[in-house]
Amino acid sequence: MKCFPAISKRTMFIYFTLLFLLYLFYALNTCLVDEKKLTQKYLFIKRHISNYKNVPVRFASLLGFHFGEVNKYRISPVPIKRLPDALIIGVKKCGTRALLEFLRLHPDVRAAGSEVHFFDKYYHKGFEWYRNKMPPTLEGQITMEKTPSYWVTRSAPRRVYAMNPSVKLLAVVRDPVTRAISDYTQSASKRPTLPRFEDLALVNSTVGWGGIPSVVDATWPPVRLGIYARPLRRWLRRFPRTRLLLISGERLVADPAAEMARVQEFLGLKRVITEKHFYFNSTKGFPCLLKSESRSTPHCLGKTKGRNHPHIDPTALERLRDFYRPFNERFYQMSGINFGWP
Ligand SMILES: Nc1ncnc2c1ncn2[C@@H]1O[C@H](COP(=O)(O)OS(=O)(=O)O)[C@@H](OP(=O)(O)O)[C@H]1O
Repeated sequence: MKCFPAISKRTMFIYFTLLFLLYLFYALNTCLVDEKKLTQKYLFIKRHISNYKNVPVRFASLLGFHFGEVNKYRISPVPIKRLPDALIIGVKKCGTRALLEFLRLHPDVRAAGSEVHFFDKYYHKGFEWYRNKMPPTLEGQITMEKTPSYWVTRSAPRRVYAMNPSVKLLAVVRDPVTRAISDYTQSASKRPTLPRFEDLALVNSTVGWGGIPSVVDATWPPVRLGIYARPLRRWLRRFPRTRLLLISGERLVADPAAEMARVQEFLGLKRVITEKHFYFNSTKGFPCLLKSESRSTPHCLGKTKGRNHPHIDPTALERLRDFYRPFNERFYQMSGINFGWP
């Protein structure tokens, strides 16, 4: 006597195989979405297979199956906090805030508002702490943060790699002489008694032409930070060149839409940020935003961005340019980009 006269043995076999496969994917998914099991290794595996593991679950949900907890994280449009997919790692005073604020115009980018300083100051707090600092994102959105000091933190490349070797890195660079003046201007705004820039950037040993010392103090942090080749070498020891996008700080001011097109392409984003988002504010002397996520009226970055720089003696500027020239050349060679700094 036949128990299931309408179903052939072959169909039964297919049904059982499908059910078994479904069970297998469900078990895998349940295990992978347990956010409490957050370890470095776990995160690494999760990130690599997350693109594929949802396929059967999505397919099953289309057929009317529901997976409770699994759906909570992966299928329902509930945003969750994730570790960053991309980082703005530097360079201090090169336009990192402008880059982040411009990127925020993109609906597929969510970024931590303030600098998190995880890979330099708070690494001991662990990845769970770091993840909690991130804004919630939907699947497919990019989580970001910017902390310019990562660029020069020796342990940062190793630590970032441990979080995610596929992370995308962005660094804004700018003429190191202007960068040094910008750095000094920031310090002087907090300490009005600070000596003149020329007196700090140049060592008083040999007085050269025009009464200006001829030796640049390469140990003074505002000068030292402009030697971009050294940190770049450290980052490239861990990450392939294709994972690091170098952005010109000058072009970010002169043509923000063009530079943002490069950034969006690098991050695999649709080109949403265009000329339409910017206008040039001649009072400020910088590009500003017509509207943003938080404000619907035209606005510029805050008062601490785009400060007036003090007048610097032209001879001192010439000394600094001579000092940086070989380092810049080295940086152009290593990066494969000629930034054209004077
Ligand atoms: N759109 C726009 N508006 C204002 N400022 C702009 C912009 N684009 C680039 N910049 C330049 O960014 C410089 C500050 O760099 P950072 O944001 O990297 O500074 S920080 O390291 O986060 O303190 C800042 O330096 P200063 O001019 O010395 O203030 C600017 O030159």
